[in-house]
Amino acid sequence: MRLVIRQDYDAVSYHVAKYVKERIKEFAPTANNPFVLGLPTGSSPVGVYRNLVKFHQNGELSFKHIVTFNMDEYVGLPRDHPESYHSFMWKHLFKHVDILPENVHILDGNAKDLDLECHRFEEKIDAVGGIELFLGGIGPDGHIAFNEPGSSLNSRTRVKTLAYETIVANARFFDNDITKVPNLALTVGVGTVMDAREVCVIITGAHKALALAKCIEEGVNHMWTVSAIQLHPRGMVVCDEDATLELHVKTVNYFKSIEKVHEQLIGSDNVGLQGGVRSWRGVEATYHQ
Ligand SMILES: N[C@@H]1[C@@H](O)[C@H](O)[C@@H](COP(=O)(O)O)O[C@@H]1O
Repeated sequence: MRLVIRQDYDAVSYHVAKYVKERIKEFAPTANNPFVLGLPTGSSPVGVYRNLVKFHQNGELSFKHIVTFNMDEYVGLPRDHPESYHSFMWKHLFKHVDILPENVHILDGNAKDLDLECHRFEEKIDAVGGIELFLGGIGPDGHIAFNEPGSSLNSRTRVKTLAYETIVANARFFDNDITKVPNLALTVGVGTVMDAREVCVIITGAHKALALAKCIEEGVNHMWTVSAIQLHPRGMVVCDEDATLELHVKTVNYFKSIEKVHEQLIGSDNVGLQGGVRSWRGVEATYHQ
């Protein structure tokens, strides 16, 4: 896997957004062969979405042939509640770009049969041929989507009870009142995320430093579900300097040096892209996998 370290949140956001844009452009999606993108909510991806909107406004990126699947949604929160993930996605991304509403997939946390809703979500992902690139964020306890500590690393989309720590962390969006935070959610599984052909996780802030260290320096462990990315053939974590606080200096230096060498070989604009793989297959394989 790759660890890309950038100075701060803004630099991380720009890097990830540019990467997503380049991947989409390279894929050259069409109506019959859309680019399928998995998306997270939370504060981590807001800056990425801001940049993607800018790219769209500059005419550099169209969402016409992009199909999206969101990671998760609260159970029981009305769809138009300002803190529903449905509202979040339209507010921060979808309403600013040319995505076709029928190409947006967000779990319905008010479905009559929640298990069926989850099952259908997986079927819809399969029907479009799987997810090309899954973007993710993590909670301070290393959970990806709502796959709380102890979740099966093979899990699929399902109903989850939220950990107390997650409820506390998310209370900031609910007037800092933990009683207002839903305690159930629908979430893609760790297996659903890891089935994507590429996974990119954004980790920023000192409060996520321990989770980053567990993800990068320790073994695959269901108590830090993001660590499953270690098994992915094309996994990338993009973090800021603050998030590296618990990493060994040698780990940070290692990933920085490897990125530098790689950039010298294929240029910073191509880092990680398929074009890079084609031109420098051996180098890219060593670097990425
Ligand atoms: N279900 C979401 C996760 O998908 C998200 O990654 C996490 C972190 O949020 P933030 O990016 O705001 O720290 O929050 C929630 O738990």
